[in-house]
Amino acid sequence: MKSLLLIEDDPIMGESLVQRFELEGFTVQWCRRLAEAAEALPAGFSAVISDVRLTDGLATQWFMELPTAQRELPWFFLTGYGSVNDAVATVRAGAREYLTKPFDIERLVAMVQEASSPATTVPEDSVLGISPAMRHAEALVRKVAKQRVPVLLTGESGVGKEVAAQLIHRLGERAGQGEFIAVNCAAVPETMMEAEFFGYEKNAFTGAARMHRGYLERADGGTLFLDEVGELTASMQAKLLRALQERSFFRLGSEKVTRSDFRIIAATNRDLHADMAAGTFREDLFYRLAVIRIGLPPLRERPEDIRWLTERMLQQIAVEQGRPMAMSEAFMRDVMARTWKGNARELRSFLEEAVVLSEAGILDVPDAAVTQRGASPVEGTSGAFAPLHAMVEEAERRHIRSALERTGGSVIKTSELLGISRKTLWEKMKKLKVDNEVRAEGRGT
Ligand SMILES: Nc1ncnc2c1ncn2[C@@H]1O[C@H](COP(=O)(O)OP(=O)(O)OP(=O)(O)O)[C@@H](O)[C@H]1O
Repeated sequence: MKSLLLIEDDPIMGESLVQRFELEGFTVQWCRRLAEAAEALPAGFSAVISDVRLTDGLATQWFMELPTAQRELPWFFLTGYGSVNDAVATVRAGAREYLTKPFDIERLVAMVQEASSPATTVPEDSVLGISPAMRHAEALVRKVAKQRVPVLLTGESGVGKEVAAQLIHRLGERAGQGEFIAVNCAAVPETMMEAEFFGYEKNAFTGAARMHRGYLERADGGTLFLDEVGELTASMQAKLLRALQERSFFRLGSEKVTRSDFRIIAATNRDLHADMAAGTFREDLFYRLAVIRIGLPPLRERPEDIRWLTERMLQQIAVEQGRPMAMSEAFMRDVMARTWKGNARELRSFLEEAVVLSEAGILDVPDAAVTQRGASPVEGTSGAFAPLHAMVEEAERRHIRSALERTGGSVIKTSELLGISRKTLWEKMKKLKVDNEVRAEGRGT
């Protein structure tokens, strides 16, 4: 969704620009004063249109004092008092355009549209990626979603196989009926595989205190996603094959057959052909699972996806954390210059980390640099990770700050809220450089 920040104190001009840009598919936030705009800016916008003379100051002057990240957004200035000098200076400082009133609205719309759209025209509903390889994979996913055929997704760890499986589930006719049950076959202990897959009756074995429905049963009416399917034991492969053929199985300790009707999607980062040749993966199970095979290439083979994925993930992270986030073009350039050996997963955790460490709601290069502190020199710039202690300290700092806010700056109440002694709280505040701002205002105890 494209978003526009409009800074304009003239009600007629403001109203008409809001209406026009909403018609163009923008969500528009309209501020009448610079002070209001300063509060709104960190939320992140695709573009900014600003009048120059506002009741509380000159927008061009204010703009030049903004942090680089905020100046890197496409800014368009409108003024009735056009001065060439002003225009040149503002554009030099990073503004996109400077228009003198009366201006051609169609030209403004075209420029703002162009500036706030990604370089490539991306289908609005892309989920997996915009590179040719991912578009092809996504087209296939959308095609097979409507049919009940089993799908095998292949690709390196972290490329987005589970995201693709969820998309198939969502688009399939069964969506909304049954659940999406994801099983990481590598994470189920061998001794518990049967019990976890098929479920068990109370007292079926020592420790079976109550009846338990297994994965296959819980997927009834929905989708069973078997991740790392190559890690199933030989015995489990045989039992799963039977259950898939008969669409039924027995809970452990039961003689009553249980029926379950689910769609099966499997995923692997292994070469199952090699496993079959080595005799560790059953061919009959392979052909049952891999009626349709969809391969997802690693991120290094589709650099076109990095910008798109970064924007998408940042939006998702902002929603999850309830924190509006924006990023500067410099930050994006930094992200795009890295090689993501761990694929989309590594990119996602890098962004999560950068968001946690960012103070201002904007990811700028210094934030990224913080995350590089722990990077192993051997790893180079790829996949930089902050050391754990830095993350823990940051989390502690934030938590203490919010507890102080909640208690109005009372150290006693804050220490109680946090379940630590006053002394510990003081020591931590000192070490973590947490100022008791609320207390400093004289409200604390
Ligand atoms: N197209 C995408 N859009 C948004 N996030 C994505 C996308 N693809 C992958 N991710 C994110 O990257 C991470 C890894 O994705 P996913 O779990 O789907 O990978 P995978 O191939 O199943 O990995 P593994 O083989 O290790 O299980 C997840 O956090 C996921 O949300």
